[in-house]
Amino acid sequence: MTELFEPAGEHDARLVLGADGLLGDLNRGGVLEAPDVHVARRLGELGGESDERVLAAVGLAVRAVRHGSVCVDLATVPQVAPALGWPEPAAWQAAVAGSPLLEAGAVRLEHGLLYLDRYHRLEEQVVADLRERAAQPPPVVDEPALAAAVARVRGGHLSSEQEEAAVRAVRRWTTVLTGGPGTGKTTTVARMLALVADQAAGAGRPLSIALSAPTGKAAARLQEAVLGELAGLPDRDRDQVGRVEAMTLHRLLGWLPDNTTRFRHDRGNRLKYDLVVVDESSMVELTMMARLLEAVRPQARLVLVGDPRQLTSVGAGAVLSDLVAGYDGQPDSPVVSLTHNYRSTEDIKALAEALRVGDADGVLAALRTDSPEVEFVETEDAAPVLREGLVHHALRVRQAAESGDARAATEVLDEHRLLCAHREGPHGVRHWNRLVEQWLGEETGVEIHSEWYAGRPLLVTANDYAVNVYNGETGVTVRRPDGRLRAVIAGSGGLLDLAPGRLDAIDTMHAMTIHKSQGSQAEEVTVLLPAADSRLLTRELFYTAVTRARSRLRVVGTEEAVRAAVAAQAQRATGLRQRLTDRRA
Ligand SMILES: Nc1ncnc2c1ncn2[C@@H]1O[C@H](COP(=O)(O)OP(=O)(O)OP(=O)(O)O)[C@@H](O)[C@H]1O
Repeated sequence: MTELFEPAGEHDARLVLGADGLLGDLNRGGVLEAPDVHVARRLGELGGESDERVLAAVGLAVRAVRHGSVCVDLATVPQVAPALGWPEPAAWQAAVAGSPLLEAGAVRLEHGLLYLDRYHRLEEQVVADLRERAAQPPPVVDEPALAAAVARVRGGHLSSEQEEAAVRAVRRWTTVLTGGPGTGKTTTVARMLALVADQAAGAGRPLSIALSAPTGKAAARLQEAVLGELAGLPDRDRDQVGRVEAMTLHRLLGWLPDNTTRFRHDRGNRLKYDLVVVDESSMVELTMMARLLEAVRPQARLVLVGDPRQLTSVGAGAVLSDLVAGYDGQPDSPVVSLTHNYRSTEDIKALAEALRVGDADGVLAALRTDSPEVEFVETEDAAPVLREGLVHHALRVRQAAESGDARAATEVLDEHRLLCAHREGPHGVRHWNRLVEQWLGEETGVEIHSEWYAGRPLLVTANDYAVNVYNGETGVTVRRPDGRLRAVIAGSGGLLDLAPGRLDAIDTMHAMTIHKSQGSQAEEVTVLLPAADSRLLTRELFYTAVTRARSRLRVVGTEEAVRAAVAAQAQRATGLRQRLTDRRA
């Protein structure tokens, strides 16, 4: 797996003219890009540092953030390009440790990890805020009332681990609720709300609740799922919970114009809510988690929900998995885990479990079991194998769309998803979208020339508050009886019927990336594995793809690619886990 770039000639924009010394070598060697070099040079000038080894280390810290890490581990970073001439490790560490840049506070060195100051401060703040929340006296609990409320909301439908998790949120200011798809996280969150609301009602205080998630689609889905669960609870509990508002984290914290890292709500202007639930927390990057933690009132409950084994945030940090690992074994850990999957079939569960523990032979065995649920198509040439199934599905969507039946079209669309790791290349979404459209043309005798056609599956790629559609939502282009085409998006409030021209950020979705599929499931999923040397291919990516399937999963690729995926864990350098573990000492 490589994270290097191959300079495309001497005018490649990633190359810096005149970059010399180690910075220049790492730049030409495809490790450091132009912005990394520029920031390192600039900091060097400002801080009076000219040692090329230190400047290279700073450049690597900038690069680390671009790659999702919070800091750079100087001991292991030479592994990205072992052939280049790296400084001798001990002397390198010493040069960095003695740099005036450390004294000036521009960078920080801790446990051999070099940070840009901003990221060091964010990590420290996250731990300090979590610690402060935990150090307060716990919430006052009316035990008899709690026992009575648990009995009411259990409703024959709450396992003991779910019950324990729900009760934990009553007793603590902070709860981290983890579990894979279908483990009952929503079921549990709804009961948490009811139990906390009951305590508040007993004390004569109404409870204000915010449901939130990193994306609009995830927030809307959370609200819908929680309201669905609440509807099954006794009237009293449902009424006590009252109104719940769902919104993106950005909206919760309050956008500020022209500022992407600061929000209206912060330590000096806390959120009004008594209970804040954040779903899909694995997608929350370090900066956002820091802003959230400072904005939630110390005496408001915070519940972070997510699956730490899924893909991490696009931005730097791996906060949820760091919290789970860092608190592991600590007596006051806020982490509660749900382990039983109520939704997937046994064979998909077995595969997900083998992936979780990193057992490549087990993963291959699970893929090759004779099962109606899991199929492994071992080939490098997927097109001939997949053509029939993909065309059949696309034709069924098209048929419903041509007949104007929007509901049927969106339902048929959700029966199957083709997931790719990449956007570009022969295993990428763009290629497969084109391929399916070409096959459709051949099959129907009507070539697809225009962007909009009946049966075109749609993926919304950005939030659009004006028309109420959100990043990640899906839909179908449908023909109305008068012949006009309409874009029908399956939003949280039902189907939205829009003129195609009103949608700016929209993609065709005969195939979608695994990244975009996070937080959604389909009955049947086909995962197209990339080549074994793909730098995107990691265990987390494969796990995320596999767990999107409710009842049937087909994996297309080679044994080599499967083994490469299991072996490659998306390692992000962060110090958060260590910081949390250090507390134990
Ligand atoms: N204790 C239980 N007994 C039986 N069925 C359950 C139990 N808990 C949850 N379920 C069912 O399992 C399914 C998944 O539950 P839920 O939606 O709460 O899980 P989740 O973890 O939020 O899933 P996801 O995040 O994948 O949507 C639902 O159909 C739910 O009714």
